[in-house]
Amino acid sequence: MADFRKSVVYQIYPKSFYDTNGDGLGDLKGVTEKLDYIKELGVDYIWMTPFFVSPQNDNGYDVEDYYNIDPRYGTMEDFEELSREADKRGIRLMLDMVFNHTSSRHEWFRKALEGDPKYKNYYIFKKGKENGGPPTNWESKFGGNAWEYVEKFDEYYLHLFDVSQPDLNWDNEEVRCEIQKVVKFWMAKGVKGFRFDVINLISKDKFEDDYEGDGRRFYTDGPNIHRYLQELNEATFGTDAEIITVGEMSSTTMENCYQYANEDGKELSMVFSFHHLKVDFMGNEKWVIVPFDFLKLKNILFDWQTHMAEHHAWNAVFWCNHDQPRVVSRFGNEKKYWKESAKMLAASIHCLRGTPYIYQGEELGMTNAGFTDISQYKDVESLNHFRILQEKGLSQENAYQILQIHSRDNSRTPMQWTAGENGGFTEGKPWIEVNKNCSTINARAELADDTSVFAFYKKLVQLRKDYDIIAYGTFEPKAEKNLSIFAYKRYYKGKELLVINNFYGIQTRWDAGEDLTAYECLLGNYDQQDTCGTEVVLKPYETMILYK
Ligand SMILES: O=P(O)(O)OC[C@H]1O[C@H](O[C@H]2O[C@H](CO)[C@@H](O)[C@H](O)[C@H]2O)[C@H](O)[C@@H](O)[C@@H]1O
Repeated sequence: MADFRKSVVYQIYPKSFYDTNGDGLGDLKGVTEKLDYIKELGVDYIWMTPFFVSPQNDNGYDVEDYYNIDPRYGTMEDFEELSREADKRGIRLMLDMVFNHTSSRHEWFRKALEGDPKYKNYYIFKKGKENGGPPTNWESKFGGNAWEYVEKFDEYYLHLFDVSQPDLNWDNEEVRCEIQKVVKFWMAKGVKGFRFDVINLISKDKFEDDYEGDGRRFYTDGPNIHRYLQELNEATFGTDAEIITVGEMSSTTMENCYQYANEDGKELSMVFSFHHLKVDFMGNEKWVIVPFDFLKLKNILFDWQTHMAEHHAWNAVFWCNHDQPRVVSRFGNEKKYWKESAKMLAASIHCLRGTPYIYQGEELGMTNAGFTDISQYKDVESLNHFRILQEKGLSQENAYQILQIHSRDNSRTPMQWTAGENGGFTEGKPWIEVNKNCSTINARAELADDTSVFAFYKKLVQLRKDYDIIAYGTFEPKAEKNLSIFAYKRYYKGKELLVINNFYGIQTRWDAGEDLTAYECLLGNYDQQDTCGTEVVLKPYETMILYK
């Protein structure tokens, strides 16, 4: 049986990973070519973001055909080769399944628009209000109202994301059967992992105006969500103990996650929750500039660690993905303490209780894009909000400042393989610009340097294999009120792990309240640790993993 607690997952955004045919887009062959690099890091699974046929309005999260590979990424043979080659290296593939919505170009939606009642019932069509306005005031996650009018029917369809991503009607049993067919198809191809996109949004029943928020409280963790997940589990992946699953839980509650990711195995292996990544938002409002709230970040992570464990549920632990800014730019220091802070952030998350996810380039300490012109941005969400912010009265300069911090394109710039042209990503024109700092931050340089960020990630991945306490230990928060230290302990079979991190560029002192000389340091980001009795002096962005 796959032990996901001992595993580390590496996320690949194929479009930005490695291009083998010079068209400026990464492809499946590119992933195959770079498998040895991934193997070198030591990870167990590769999560591939969607590469199915898609118009790419949302970079593949708008699926037109769940059974075929988008020709831009390659062919089914390329996928099979990737699968074989990964298998030879002991790496398993996790596919990204987008089932809350399809593309508007999906055959089902085309038929729905033609008026076929069977397929209309695959989606959520509703009459407008008496005044002709949309059925509810819900906002799309990408900006604007979440309903699109179809004149022919004098009805609206729901799209929680882009207008080209109509929401599926999971209350229709036929839809649920179609979804099961898709999962079984990829299981038959030997896929051993699934990530389910915004899966907690699939059960909607109350279509009411929201006067307190953007509507999410009416469609998040809906009334039938657990039933639908259990049904999917029983009919598909639950029949294969080798398969691991992770649900992306948008704006979820911890109480629901106890059930989604319970060790009873009835639903999913683990969940992504995002509350710790909203500590630089204002409430739910992302498109603002506020410094990140360290105490809030710590409290949220500690809360999830403690309560998920109490309820026998499992977390996915992560800082980065294709929707998030680069963590070293966000919670670290991308200039003076770039290397120290990248390593500190890595250690602080990898030793928590949960399965760690590394997003491509994170292991190199890649930074935010640094774009200064709207023509450099590609993401539908960024482009929409750049317009909306200015419509709200913000200056163009302010709108740029916000995008530079929050745009999803920050994480989508191509992998930096070398210091050469286009960072070695493509011989053509990259679909999105390569970060200029590829001259210094790149895989070739880091592989040759045993003090690199890459070398540090590799050691962290190995530590999980060598020390069961990291995978199985219980969790205890430390220094909860301290304004710069993020520390915690883990316990397992008489052993103890103490992880101490300084989240700031200023030296700080901490009394651990126990004798630190009894510990050995398994890993740190400075040559020497300054401990004396119960006290430790932490250098800027210092991390240390202590064990006894
Ligand atoms: O911010 P939350 O409400 O907690 O939601 C979490 C993320 O949800 C969305 O991401 C995923 O779905 C999108 C539509 O398929 C897709 O564009 C994205 O790439 C997926 O990961 C949302 O777009 C993210 O910004 C949220 O972080």
